Amino acid sequence: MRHHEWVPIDEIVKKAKMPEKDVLYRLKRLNKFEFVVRSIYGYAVSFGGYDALAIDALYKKGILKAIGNKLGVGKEGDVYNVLLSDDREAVLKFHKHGRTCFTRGKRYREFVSNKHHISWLYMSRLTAEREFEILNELFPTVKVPEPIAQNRHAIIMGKITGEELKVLDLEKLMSKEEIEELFNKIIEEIKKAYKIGYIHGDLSEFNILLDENLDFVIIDWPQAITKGHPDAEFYLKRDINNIVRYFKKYKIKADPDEIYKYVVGE
Ligand SMILES: Nc1ncnc2c1ncn2[C@@H]1O[C@H](COP(=O)(O)OP(=O)(O)OP(=O)(O)O)[C@@H](O)[C@H]1O
Ligand SMILES: [Mg+2]
Ligand SMILES: [Mg+2]
Repeated sequence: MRHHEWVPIDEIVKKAKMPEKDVLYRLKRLNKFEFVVRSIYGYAVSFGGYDALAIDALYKKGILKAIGNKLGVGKEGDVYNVLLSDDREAVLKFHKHGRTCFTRGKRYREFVSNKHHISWLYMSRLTAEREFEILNELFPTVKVPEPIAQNRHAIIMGKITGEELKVLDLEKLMSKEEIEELFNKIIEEIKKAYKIGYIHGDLSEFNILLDENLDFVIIDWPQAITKGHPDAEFYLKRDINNIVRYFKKYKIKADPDEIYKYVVGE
């Protein structure tokens, strides 16, 4: 996977240790289910096939019991409701890096800069590993989903029953004082994450979920950068600006420069 996107048929036959006609029969069926794709160079695993491999591995490890409906399709991944072996509900996020947004790729260079010829599947695995690692470092100090498991391009994390700030009308849910308190608490989480060493990098009302107790969780961390990154100031300021802009419509006044100083201060 790491070295080829397309695997020549004779190489598959060698690896499979099966007669060529059996291998061809199986490949044809996998192709029918769209688990592999075919070209003149050979076969490659498709995203669907990679999804199946990750689900199979998580099931065999005794973590996953069932997969439910799709929660949302993000720009970079699909999110599903799942049931864990201990009957807990959770969510599974498949990273689908490179499906759309190419410009975002730049930020991943921090951790892939010295690797060449990276396939999209491999890139998706790297971003899943990255998000899982960051969640492990932040949880439970920062309000982020609980990291549960990771395999290939998939991560399983705690489920937040709630909605994105984007789709809510806060004035219908809470008082002006409570809205102000929510704003302050979000800034505190930005500061805590920064103290641990991370800047979210894509923070906005789309990536903050509010639950039924009006508590919140910050999701979607794969693009987070470390505070030592050369563009750290730019991304931190942008995250802060997005939050200030969102709360402005609820008449919360705040100076982004003051908040920036507060976040990076001791
Ligand atoms: N832990 C979670 N609990 C509940 N819902 C979640 C969770 N994680 C993600 N979701 C839902 O799935 C959507 C997509 O998740 P996320 O933002 O992490 O992925 P993304 O593909 O990077 O999306 P984006 O296009 O915003 O970058 C979220 O907006 C949210 O509605
Ligand atoms: Mg998101
Ligand atoms: Mg995202």
